[in-house]
Amino acid sequence: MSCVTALIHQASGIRQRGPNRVITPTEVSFDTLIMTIVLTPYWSNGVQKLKVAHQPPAKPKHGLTPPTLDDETHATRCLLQLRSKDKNIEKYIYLSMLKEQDPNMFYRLCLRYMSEFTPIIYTPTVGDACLQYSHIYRRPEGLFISIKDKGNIRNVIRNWPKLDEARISVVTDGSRILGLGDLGVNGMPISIGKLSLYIAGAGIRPWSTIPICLDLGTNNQKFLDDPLYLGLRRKRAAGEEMTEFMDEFMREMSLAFPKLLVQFEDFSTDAAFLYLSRYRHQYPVFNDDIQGTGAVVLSGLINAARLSSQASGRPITDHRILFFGAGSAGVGVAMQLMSFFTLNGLSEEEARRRIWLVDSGGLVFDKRGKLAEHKKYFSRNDYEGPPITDILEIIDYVKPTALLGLSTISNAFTPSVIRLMAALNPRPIIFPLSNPVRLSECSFHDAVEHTQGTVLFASGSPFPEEEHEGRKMYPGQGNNMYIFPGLGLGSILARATSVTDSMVEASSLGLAGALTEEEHAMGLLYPRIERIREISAHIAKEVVRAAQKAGVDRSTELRKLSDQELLEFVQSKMWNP
Ligand SMILES: NC(=O)C1=CN([C@@H]2O[C@H](COP(=O)(O)OP(=O)(O)OC[C@H]3O[C@@H](n4cnc5c(N)ncnc54)[C@H](OP(=O)(O)O)[C@@H]3O)[C@@H](O)[C@H]2O)C=CC1
Ligand SMILES: CC(=O)C(=O)O
Ligand SMILES: [Mg+2]
Repeated sequence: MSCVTALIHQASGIRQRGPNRVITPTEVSFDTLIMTIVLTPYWSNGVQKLKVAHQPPAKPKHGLTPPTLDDETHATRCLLQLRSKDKNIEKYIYLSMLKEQDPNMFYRLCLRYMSEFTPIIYTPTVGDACLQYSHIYRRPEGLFISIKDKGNIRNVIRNWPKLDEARISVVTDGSRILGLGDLGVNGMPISIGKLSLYIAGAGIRPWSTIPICLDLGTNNQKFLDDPLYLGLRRKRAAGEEMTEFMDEFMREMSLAFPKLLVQFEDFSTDAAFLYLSRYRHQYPVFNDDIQGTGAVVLSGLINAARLSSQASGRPITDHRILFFGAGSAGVGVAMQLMSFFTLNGLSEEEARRRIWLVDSGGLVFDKRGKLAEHKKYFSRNDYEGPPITDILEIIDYVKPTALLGLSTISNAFTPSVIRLMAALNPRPIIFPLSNPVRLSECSFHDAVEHTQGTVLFASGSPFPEEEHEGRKMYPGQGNNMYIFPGLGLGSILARATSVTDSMVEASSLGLAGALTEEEHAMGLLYPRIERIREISAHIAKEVVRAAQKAGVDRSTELRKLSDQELLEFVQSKMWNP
């Protein structure tokens, strides 16, 4: 069992008997359950039809379009229409309609203007779309499966129109959407947004994607009280009830879609660790918040450590990493770092000593008292003092070289915090990674200003560039959107039976190594997002190789290809608008 796998099992709090543990789903009586099909392809009132294929409509007959409508001018027209909207949520709605009516145009523009489009279709605007989903909802776009479907999930899933085509599903239960908390069924835009990035970023065929929102209820009282709320009006199912539901869901998904990869997204921390650990050896599945975030942050840290070592001479394995936030993302990143450190020569204990966690109770240490399962492994046993909750005191005690924010606490990295990091390090690494942008632990502007331009910076949501003493400085976007398209594409092409830790690590190292000379010269930590296709192809190739090494690939014919041939094969499989 690899280091990360062992940590995930431990964090989930369930005791595994071995990697191929058989899950026995609890039998559910059909009779006792109310069968509710939340979404069917053809609605009974005949008004709304689910359009899944995203395939281009047949060319309209002569006379049914204006005489001089040509593609290029129309692209400009669409862009101008988009830019004419004042509010980002209006831009989101416009693009959502464009995607439905003219998917080729949507994806063509998306690829061409990636850095303009991602903040709209993804974080931060997708956060607003989720908050307002029940109000801005216009048409079905994905699969809703509710706790009331327990016992009948097979039939709901089989309503999906393109069973044979399905390759990737992003599944959320809406319980922790970005840093916005429990949004219930309003979490659907997250699955939709991530899949749009799969299509744009990795060339997954649009009709091979299934956005899914599991409606297990919500504990968000504001939504429960909202007459327009689209989900079930009940408190969240948890514990055994949820696990029975999840077992049935995963089993039926694998039966209905034999070639499907599942990406778990934005489950609350306990559920995230539990279900990743429970299914990862049984089905091709990964958790984006734990593993995708782990991979993307490791990649940024590798490049940041390389730049900081020019000033400090410190190798990456000597860094001291302070995590502000110890949830699924924080601990996911800590696990990935831990694994990287051990592969690079540190003993397990030495690697663990490089990591400090802070949660809402302050520094996480053994003597503090009862800790959640997922925090125990990284809890410090070498701190004997009283609890420390003040971040400045914690930094003063730990003396970190890198400060990572995954806390959802807006502006937690105050000017004093940033200045202290700069006083401790010639090139402080400061990554405020919480999403959406208004929950970021600090802005790029503050980080540059209070470190006198020495900061090595990456954030979860995008910030504009800054100028410091005549020098242009570029913020990195440490977001799993750099990882999941390539990781997913590689897993699909390899037809991997599971997503191994080595595949996730390959995606991280693939990304770290993808910077061009020009990007190195600009001091970037991540490649420019406009190169996402090129990067995803490179990552996918590395992921296929890792799947082959781990022996989980079913497309064994790809083993014969040289690296160049494999890269060309990956590129040839990418859908182009
Ligand atoms: N950039 C990226 O690619 C990604 C970013 N994220 C972002 O990371 C954030 C966290 O996600 P996730 O880990 O799943 O969420 P969780 O809610 O599981 O974790 C939040 C963590 O922050 C801690 N925290 C809360 N308040 C404070 C405080 N005042 N001081 C210190 N710590 C505090 C919590 O403590 P406690 O445990 O005590 O409750 C918890 O450990 C979200 O904003 C999410 O959008 C997530 C995935 C990817
Ligand atoms: C980026 C992401 O997955 C999150 O913020 O949850
Ligand atoms: Mg997420």
